[in-house]
Amino acid sequence: MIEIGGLRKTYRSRKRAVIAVDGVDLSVGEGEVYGVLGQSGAGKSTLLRCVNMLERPDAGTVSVDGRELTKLRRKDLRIARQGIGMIHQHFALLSSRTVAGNVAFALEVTGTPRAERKARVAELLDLVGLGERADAYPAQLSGGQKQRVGIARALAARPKVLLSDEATSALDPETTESILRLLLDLNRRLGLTVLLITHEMTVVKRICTSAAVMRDGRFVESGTIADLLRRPDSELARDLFPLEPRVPLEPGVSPTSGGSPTFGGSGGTTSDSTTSDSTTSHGTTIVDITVSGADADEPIIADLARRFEIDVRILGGSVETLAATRAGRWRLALPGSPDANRAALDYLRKRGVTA
Ligand SMILES: Nc1ncnc2c1ncn2[C@@H]1O[C@H](COP(=O)(O)OP(=O)(O)OP(=O)(O)O)[C@@H](O)[C@H]1O
Repeated sequence: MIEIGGLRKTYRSRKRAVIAVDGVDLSVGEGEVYGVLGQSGAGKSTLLRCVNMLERPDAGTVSVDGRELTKLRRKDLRIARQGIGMIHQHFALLSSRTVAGNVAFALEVTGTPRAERKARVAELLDLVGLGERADAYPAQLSGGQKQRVGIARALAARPKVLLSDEATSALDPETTESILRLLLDLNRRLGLTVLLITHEMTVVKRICTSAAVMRDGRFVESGTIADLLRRPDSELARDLFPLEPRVPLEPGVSPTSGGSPTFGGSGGTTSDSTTSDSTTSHGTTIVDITVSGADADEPIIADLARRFEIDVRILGGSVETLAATRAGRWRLALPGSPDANRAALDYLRKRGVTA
């Protein structure tokens, strides 16, 4: 639904040039909720604004719903933009218009006849749960209600794509949750494709099926949440499921490290030979396992303990419900060296808890 290739955008002033987006490739499938996560200044807003051409990229291509926007003339671009809704951190509502008037504005712009406008506004306000507040002014609304108006307005022209620019950043956690639930609901009911930018991990956790981490204008990692959870070096997986940094458990026992994300210890088969080598034959093998989907609710650890008759200790971890999947991540301690645990480690790998 959204295809971006080699996107670059540099802001130039007389004194200096800032490369805001530095060669981004991105593919968002129909019906996906894709989150771009990054700190302030990473280039997220610029990227998002290039998707609907509010910002003209210097290089690269942007296609939405099969149309290459980068090639369109102004008039065609205006029409193509109607297929792309956008919501904003500070809502961007017209203070002099009522809730209904704000939503109607989007329909006036597209030339929708008055009678049709009225019916559509009512339908949209019902959709976002604001049917009762049609005559209120933005100043009389809570932040969450304002964002609902923003969402209704963004959906007025029945877009297939919704761009969300930090839509929950100005909201408290409870309101954030209700807006995220609404977005997920709209995504499922309308088949809406959502591309959002955020600096909040909660947003990714709650509603994204795929995500990218952006830094200094580039994507440093990207993929489906399920794939990212399986990658050894995924920052996102680490942040979604924080596990304490590894420390030796007891004198003379060093945990193994490195390997795959789902299998941090990976039983001495890791590239981190220093720590692997230092695991004594009487030591302990530390493994991080990550499971997603139906496996997250399977008694994998109990099964491991029974099957190999080992006293598995759980050093940390959790199970979480993410938007697209259930996922669990645990750090386990198995008595004995990685070599002594080879069969158990192979078993875990075969069960797909490793990449
Ligand atoms: N109109 C502009 N003119 C000049 N520089 C800009 C402009 N807009 C953004 N930048 C610069 O481009 C870089 C990326 O900014 P951008 O707003 O895209 O990042 P961001 O990740 O969205 O950050 P934030 O969350 O703070 O908005 C920053 O260094 C910023 O200062």
